[in-house]
Amino acid sequence: MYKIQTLNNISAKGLDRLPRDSYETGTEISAPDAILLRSYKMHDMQVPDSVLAVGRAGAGVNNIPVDAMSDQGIPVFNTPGANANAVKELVLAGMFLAARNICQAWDYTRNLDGDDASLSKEVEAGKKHYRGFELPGRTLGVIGLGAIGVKVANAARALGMNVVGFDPGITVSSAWALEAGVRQAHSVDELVGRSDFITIHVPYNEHTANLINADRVAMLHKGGAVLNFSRAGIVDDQAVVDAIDSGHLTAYINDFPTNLTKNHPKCITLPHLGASTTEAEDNCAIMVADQVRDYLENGNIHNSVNFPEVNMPRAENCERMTVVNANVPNMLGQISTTLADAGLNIDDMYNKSRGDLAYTVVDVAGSIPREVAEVVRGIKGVLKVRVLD
Ligand SMILES: NC(=O)c1ccc[n+]([C@@H]2O[C@H](COP(=O)([O-])OP(=O)(O)OC[C@H]3O[C@@H](n4cnc5c(N)ncnc54)[C@H](O)[C@@H]3O)[C@@H](O)[C@H]2O)c1
Ligand SMILES: O=C(O)CC[C@@H](O)C(=O)O
Repeated sequence: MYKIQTLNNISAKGLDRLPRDSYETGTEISAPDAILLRSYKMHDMQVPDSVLAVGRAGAGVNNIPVDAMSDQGIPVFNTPGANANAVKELVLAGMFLAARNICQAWDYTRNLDGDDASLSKEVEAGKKHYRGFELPGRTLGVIGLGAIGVKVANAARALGMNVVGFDPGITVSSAWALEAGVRQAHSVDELVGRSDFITIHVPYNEHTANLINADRVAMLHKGGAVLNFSRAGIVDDQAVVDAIDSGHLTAYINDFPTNLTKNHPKCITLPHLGASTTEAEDNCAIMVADQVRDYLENGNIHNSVNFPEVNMPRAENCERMTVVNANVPNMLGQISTTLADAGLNIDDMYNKSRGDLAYTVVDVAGSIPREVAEVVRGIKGVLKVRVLD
């Protein structure tokens, strides 16, 4: 029986992928084999020794101590692209809300008093305060052209906007997916200097903290707006609010309210809502459950942020040994020598490294005596050994 601890609500569609006769799931599971979570902050958590895998139902992993997990030989999985459409739709909504002053105008009508005839009069008199602007011809700068950024860029092109993008690490598949009219910027400074709106779709890390600071805010076109649906800390909120208060920018739309922004009349803040659609929650949960299950049952690795991609079909009449070890010379030699010394025949084998870690999957004819696994576990540099029948 595999035991899975959930640290956040995970969609039932995902948990249903874990058969009840071989998986127990719950919030209060002791000695879990795997952890599933969304935005729960794991940094201060004591991760039980029993944990073999961590699955993030979502994209960002800044709430997970990934380096510490790597040191313990634990893969961290995420679900690239599974919530990208949900975020794209909210970014588009944010642009419309800002461009048409929808939040302020709605507040205005909700506060009107009187009979319908007087309301109608006040509406016609008051609407001039909420005149907006249209999006075609305006320029949107998209920082980060991954799963979300590409969708936002293409949708903005379909709305008639000029789009300029910046992503020094763009993948070939993202580049192929981008609409031809999206223009390339060669730096964040260049992108910001060409934009009316900017939207940020990068992970939060030491390189992206404070990416949009006061200097960059000042480079945006006058009357522009900032959208942040990535993470708090990527944008300097104070700098954006100062630019709004000075009349340089018109709006700040973000998913990460603070006391500075939540009641500001020109900040539209949402409660980290980007991925909160039924579709996105189901997609993320299904994807992460499938990935964690394949790792627990077969040792395969798909969409890990710290381990190599590994997909080895199970050989017939074999048991499988998986080994996580330091990426140093002669580990593979020691593992295969240990198996040979025990008279075991390797049917299939795969070894791949990523950074400081290496991962080996060995299918051995017959069964693997547990004492042989113990010998492998004792090899210097080995972090985890499992035998899967
Ligand atoms: N608000 C929400 O609910 C919500 C939902 C999903 C994702 N997110 C956030 O959005 C981020 C992006 O998600 P995604 O699915 O598009 O991820 P992704 O990995 O598909 O794309 C991220 C892109 O950012 C690029 N990048 C990294 N550093 C950069 C930098 N300094 N400058 C420019 N580009 C850079 C990468 O090369 C990559 O192409 C996540 O890491 C997460 O923090 C928020
Ligand atoms: O789980 C969520 O609601 C948010 C997920 C989002 O921030 C992500 O990084 O995928």
